Amino acid sequence: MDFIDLPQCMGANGSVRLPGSKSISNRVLLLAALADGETEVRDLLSSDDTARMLDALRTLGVDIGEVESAADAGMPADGIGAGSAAGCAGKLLRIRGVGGSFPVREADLHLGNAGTAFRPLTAALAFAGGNYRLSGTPRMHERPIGDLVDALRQAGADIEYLGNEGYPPLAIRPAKIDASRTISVRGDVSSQFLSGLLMALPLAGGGSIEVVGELISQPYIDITLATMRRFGVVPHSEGKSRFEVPAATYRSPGVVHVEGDASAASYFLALGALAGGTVRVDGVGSDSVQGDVRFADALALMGARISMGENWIEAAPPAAGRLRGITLDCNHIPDAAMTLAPLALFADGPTTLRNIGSWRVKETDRLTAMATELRKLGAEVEEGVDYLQIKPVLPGSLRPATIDTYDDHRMAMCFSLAAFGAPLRINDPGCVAKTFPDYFLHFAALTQAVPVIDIDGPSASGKGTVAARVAAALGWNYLDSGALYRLTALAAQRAGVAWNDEPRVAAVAAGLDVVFGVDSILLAGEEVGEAIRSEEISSGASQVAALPAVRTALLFRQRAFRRAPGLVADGRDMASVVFTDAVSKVFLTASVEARAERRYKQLISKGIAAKLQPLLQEMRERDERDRGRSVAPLLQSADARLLDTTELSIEAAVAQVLAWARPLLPAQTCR
Ligand SMILES: Nc1ncnc2c1ncn2[C@@H]1O[C@H](COP(=O)(O)OP(=O)(O)O)[C@@H](O)[C@H]1O
Ligand SMILES: Nc1ccn([C@H]2C[C@H](O)[C@@H](COP(=O)(O)OP(=O)(O)O)O2)c(=O)n1
Repeated sequence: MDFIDLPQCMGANGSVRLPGSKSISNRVLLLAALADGETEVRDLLSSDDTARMLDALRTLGVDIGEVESAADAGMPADGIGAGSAAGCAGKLLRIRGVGGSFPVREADLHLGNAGTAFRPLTAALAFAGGNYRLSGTPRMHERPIGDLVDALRQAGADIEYLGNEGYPPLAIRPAKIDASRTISVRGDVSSQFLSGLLMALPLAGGGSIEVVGELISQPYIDITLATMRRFGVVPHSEGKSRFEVPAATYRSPGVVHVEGDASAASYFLALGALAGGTVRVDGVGSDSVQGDVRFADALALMGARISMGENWIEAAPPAAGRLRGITLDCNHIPDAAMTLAPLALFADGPTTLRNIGSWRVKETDRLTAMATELRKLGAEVEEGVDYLQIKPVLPGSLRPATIDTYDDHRMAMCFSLAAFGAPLRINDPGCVAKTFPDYFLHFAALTQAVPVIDIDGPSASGKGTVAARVAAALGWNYLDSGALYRLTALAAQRAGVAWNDEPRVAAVAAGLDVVFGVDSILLAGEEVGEAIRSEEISSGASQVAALPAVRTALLFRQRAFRRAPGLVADGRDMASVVFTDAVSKVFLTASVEARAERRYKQLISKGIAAKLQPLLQEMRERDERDRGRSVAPLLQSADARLLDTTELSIEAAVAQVLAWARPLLPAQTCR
């Protein structure tokens, strides 16, 4: 399983240019493909969802060419929505429209998990006069489409379910539309059904649509209507319950700009509200056609400071105190509302997100997924049929956790915000490619991670002593990573597992039940601070540390120590593997004779019997093993500074480490 480890974050600042809106991108692609004339589409989102739509349109015989990047083209153009003028440097395509009907009359279309491709294509192909099969991922086959198929069948469509009744995959056969009938469509499951019908009807001879039940996600209908208008077709609507769609052929407007993705903006605005500085998004603003820009109102309700121009939005934290917990009907911002859930962890009271039943039929059952993963962090969450209530956590009490993302891009992006409370591991972060392939790069660029000082070096060079004192001087946390290898060796011994049995030792490492106290280490509830320091366990630790699976199993456990305001970490591979982005890296060493003598004195002072010569011999062997192993060998990193303590006192070594680090530390982390 791929993963990304996010350090705990302390601040956020800066600006980001948003990728093109997914909803607008796929609507524009479909209408440009169906229109008369050639359309140049600028700033199109490059993502899995748009790739699925493009593949399908090409399969249907549409001629689509990729041109140079939009940033280089430099031509003025009208846009759909406010982001147009900003020109987010996205993809530029030239689409030769088919003038009403697709030339390919027989095709198998694989649409992945892209609802924004599946639903409108089902509607557009229902009266296209061909034989088509539409399928997707297993999850797509669990997402209901019965209401759309029912509506299309009322108008005369011939559509068959190839799997379960009411769900993809589908077979579509040639059919003539009965334009005299009013088509009824449910509005309360997915607005994409209505959007699909609206876009398909002009080409099928026009008609009337009646919406049954409350129309959810209305703003997405506004995007559909705006896109249709841009391509020359203007449906007439009475409120949001009845639409008259004329018979017409779409006409290319020449050039179309896709505005930035307002749902993607929500993560960055939440960053600003939580931990700014100020965070600015470019590409959406007050002129946007996307309903999710109203996420900014929800942030304002929580006390964040919001400013907005036609084409940009900025968010900063409340002038004083924490964000406020809120109760909100989220019908108007179904996608962006997800972002409020992790944010609610950091509010001053409970937050209730209402009217979010549609979350259950998205990329995953987002209501259950969100509740399950928030609970892993230690949050108290109440999951209702169509609401979530999230209680805030006390500052510093969020638990580091491994978050599953359910092949849902928004789960991955939402949970990045929880890194403000604790270090996190996010599984399958690549799922963000659905709408925002570079998300985590932007996240890292905008956020400030809790700083780390790495101290690596051989046994008895003084790492532990120096690291603990540096941590105390700064008021930071301290990680003795060697203790985790020692604990693994001890726990394996107690479980009767041989130190060279890699899979079983790795399982022991993954399941270590350990609690680090100020002056204590509890393994399965028993104090083992002394036991892990014995020479036998030292030797065992060095053996288990050479096993790659054990190192992998202990990686996130070590990273979970990176908590505010900072961390001093000692070990062998802090600089090269565990905390490669440390603000300061030190390689501490001393001659092997000096180190053996220190260890000898240390043991004697604790009343443990020891002999110098065997200790020296054992230390040489251990150095050799630690240096010679294939994974994370004991080496000075190229970017680490060497500190030889053979002739240095402990105090002088501590002073030197602090003198190197202090100028590099963020001001608020120093004392
Ligand atoms: N610069 C130093 N000079 C003399 N003794 C030292 C120095 N640094 C550490 N020691 C002593 O050496 C022993 C081993 O140090 P420790 O911090 O446990 O090393 P490590 O963590 O590198 O194995 C301790 O008793 C410690 O007090
Ligand atoms: N980050 C680390 C820390 C320790 N190890 C190995 C190296 C040693 O053989 C054992 C025990 O480490 P520890 O730092 O406690 O040992 P010393 O006190 O330096 O003798 O674990 C490692 O491989 N990687």
